[in-house]
Amino acid sequence: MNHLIDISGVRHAYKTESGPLPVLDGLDISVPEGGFCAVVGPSGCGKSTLTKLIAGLMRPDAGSVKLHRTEVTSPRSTVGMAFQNPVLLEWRTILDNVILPLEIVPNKLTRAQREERARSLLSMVGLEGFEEKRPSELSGGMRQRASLCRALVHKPEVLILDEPFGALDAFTREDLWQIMHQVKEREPFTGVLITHDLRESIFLADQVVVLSGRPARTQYVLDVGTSGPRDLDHLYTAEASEMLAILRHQIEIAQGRAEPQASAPARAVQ
Ligand SMILES: Nc1ncnc2c1ncn2[C@@H]1O[C@H](COP(=O)(O)OP(=O)(O)OP(=O)(O)O)[C@@H](O)[C@H]1O
Repeated sequence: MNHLIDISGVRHAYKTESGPLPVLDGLDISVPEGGFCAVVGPSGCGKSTLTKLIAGLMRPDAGSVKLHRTEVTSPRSTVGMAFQNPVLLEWRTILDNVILPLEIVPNKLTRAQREERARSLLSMVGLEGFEEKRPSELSGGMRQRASLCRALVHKPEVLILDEPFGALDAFTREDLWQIMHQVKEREPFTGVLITHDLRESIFLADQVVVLSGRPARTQYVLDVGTSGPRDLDHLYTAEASEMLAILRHQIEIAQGRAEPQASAPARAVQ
């Protein structure tokens, strides 16, 4: 299969005062074009490090990170990122915050075209009428929606979401999960979602990669078996319960709290 993101045999250690800190040790992840991959694993295992490698903000000590079969050696404008903390600039309106990447990434759009693009994204996520507000005038969920628009405004091929819904209440989070599906339908991208929420991983992604404890390797890959929008009721099916049980068990293994053998590998894709 033609994979847009291809991570193979990646190893990485941070240099620290007390010596090298191995963080990644044998990471293999492949995401086809248009795919949505969720990455879960124990706290501190190296998930954010992985996002920096895909975005080209860092290079691995060994192995390769490729987008469209080309090694990532520097930051790419074809990658958009959204984080748990939206970091919107208070001195700019919501509209101007969303436009910001278009002022940085080279493009031929006029100011009017940039505004039009930002307004259409804001309307897609239900923020029509809030364009002239400042970030502090919006709720956490609204700020996160604006941050999503900012990550998408320059039409990146790859969207990296590093725990974007982690700080939100359960209802707002579920709301955003559904918005996420709608956005992906209208603004196709290849997604990588870092999350601690297993329900979120199977609701949004079509594959879930479980990382082992640090130094992380690819421990397990779950094929969710569905791609594209799905109903929240999907989370309450027997199939979803089975997937969540498998993932929970894999996380326990990664944390060293369970033995590997008891897992039902029926859904594993590798
Ligand atoms: N620049 C750095 N220099 C040294 N150590 C670092 C650096 N960045 C991260 N680390 C360490 O590397 C490990 C992995 O960090 P990373 O943020 O990738 O993990 P994570 O899985 O995203 O964590 P969490 O689940 O808590 O968000 C942690 O122990 C962290 O303290």
